[in-house]
Amino acid sequence: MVLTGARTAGARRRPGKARPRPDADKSKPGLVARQAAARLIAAVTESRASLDGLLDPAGGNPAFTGLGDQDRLLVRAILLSALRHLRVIDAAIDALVDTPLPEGAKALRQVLRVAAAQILYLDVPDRAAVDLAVSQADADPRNRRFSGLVNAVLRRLARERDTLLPQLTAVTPRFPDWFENRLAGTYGAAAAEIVARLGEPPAIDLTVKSDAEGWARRLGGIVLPTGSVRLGRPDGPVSGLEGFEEGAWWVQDAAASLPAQLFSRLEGREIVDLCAAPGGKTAQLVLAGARVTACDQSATRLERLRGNLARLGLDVETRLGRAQDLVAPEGFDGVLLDAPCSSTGTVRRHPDIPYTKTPEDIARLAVVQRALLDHAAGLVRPGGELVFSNCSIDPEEGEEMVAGFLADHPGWRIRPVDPARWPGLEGAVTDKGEIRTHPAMLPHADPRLAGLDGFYAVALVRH
Ligand SMILES: C[S@@+](CC[C@H](N)C(=O)[O-])C[C@H]1O[C@@H](n2cnc3c(N)ncnc32)[C@H](O)[C@@H]1O
Repeated sequence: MVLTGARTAGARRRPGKARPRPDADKSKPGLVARQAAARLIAAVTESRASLDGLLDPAGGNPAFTGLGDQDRLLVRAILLSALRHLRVIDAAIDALVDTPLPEGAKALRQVLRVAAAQILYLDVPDRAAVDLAVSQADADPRNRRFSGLVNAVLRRLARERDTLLPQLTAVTPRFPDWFENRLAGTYGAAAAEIVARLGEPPAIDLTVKSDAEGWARRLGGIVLPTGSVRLGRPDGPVSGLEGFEEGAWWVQDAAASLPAQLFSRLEGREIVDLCAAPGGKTAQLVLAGARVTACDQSATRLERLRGNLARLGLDVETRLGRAQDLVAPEGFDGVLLDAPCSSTGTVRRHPDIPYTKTPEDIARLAVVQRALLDHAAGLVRPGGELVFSNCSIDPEEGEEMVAGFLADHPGWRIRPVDPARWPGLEGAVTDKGEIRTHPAMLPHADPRLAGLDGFYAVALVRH
């Protein structure tokens, strides 16, 4: 296919149209939301800001927190689509301009990305997406001279979408090269499917207090081998679903429910959850009858944990502070260390991660995890157990880090998981008996019901 496109120079303004006054455009419905989306994509891709932080209702970016509810939903949808498909979107933009966009025209690229995400992936009328992008360009002195180009490129994108999109999707890598190369190096032949699944939005999994079959029937879901109830992708917030108010269940990816299940016994035991917030695993431990101390270094996140446990009607003692500062001369029967990590296993719901994290971050976090694991081992009573986990898909933060720990602590060993424990997830148990999940696991005929977060978990005991 030959792609000829709009020019970066020349196609500046639509003939016969007076340049709109920037102020007049500010009041155009939907414009402020698109401007916010462009600013936030810039924050992710140019400043490596995390999407979770930017969209945090309490301390997030004012461009987002200042919006009304409807606009927030729209901006979130634009950002998730734009980041899930950023390389295809950029390839489409680049294919439709005759001359490459100027290197410094970053603000222009963000305007085009926001509109292209709507045209290619969202249920927004093409005309609205194009018109708002032109207004957005006109309202920004850096982009005003390119408003004709914006108009021409986006109209053409809308016209040629049905041929262009499949062609570009087939030949364009999904994620940044560093991320895909690491997955290929680790997972070999399975990497292509993992990449494909990581690019799709995940199902919503619930951990239920009891009666998984009953809740699956009531909510229209399926029961997974982990005991979780999987709902596909329900419309609207989960807080509107039956059982939320009464605290019958909580949202937790099926993979995230595995670490707490690795303790051999919880009833009546004293367990410390060292990196506990927002409390999904704490809730499992309490529900199983353990006396749990939940620690976290973040006051706001610990407050969220308290709120979550209160909704569930579960009792927990909380302690604000760094795990490595926790001193407990008498020790605990069990320690859960769900350590801070690169979160690369959660790209399905956090598509910013491949753009905000680097291989250096992974190496740095592995060092942090090792220090936390060394300290956690000292908190375990003789005969007790230590579960280490995180939501990284990278062995440097999992298998390799734990191998280093075991080499330096000859008194410790892995208590292997029985591969038959979760039928359908046999492939998630490594040769050494650790848990390693990734999004190509738990396939399902309906892709909305398939997959798992990438997770690592291991149960460690003293000889
Ligand atoms: C992956 S999240 C934990 C998720 C949690 N276990 C759950 O299941 O809901 C990691 C948590 O560790 C906390 N954290 C990070 N470094 C820490 C440290 N050195 N000491 C204590 N908490 C820490 C973060 O504030 C964050 O809440």
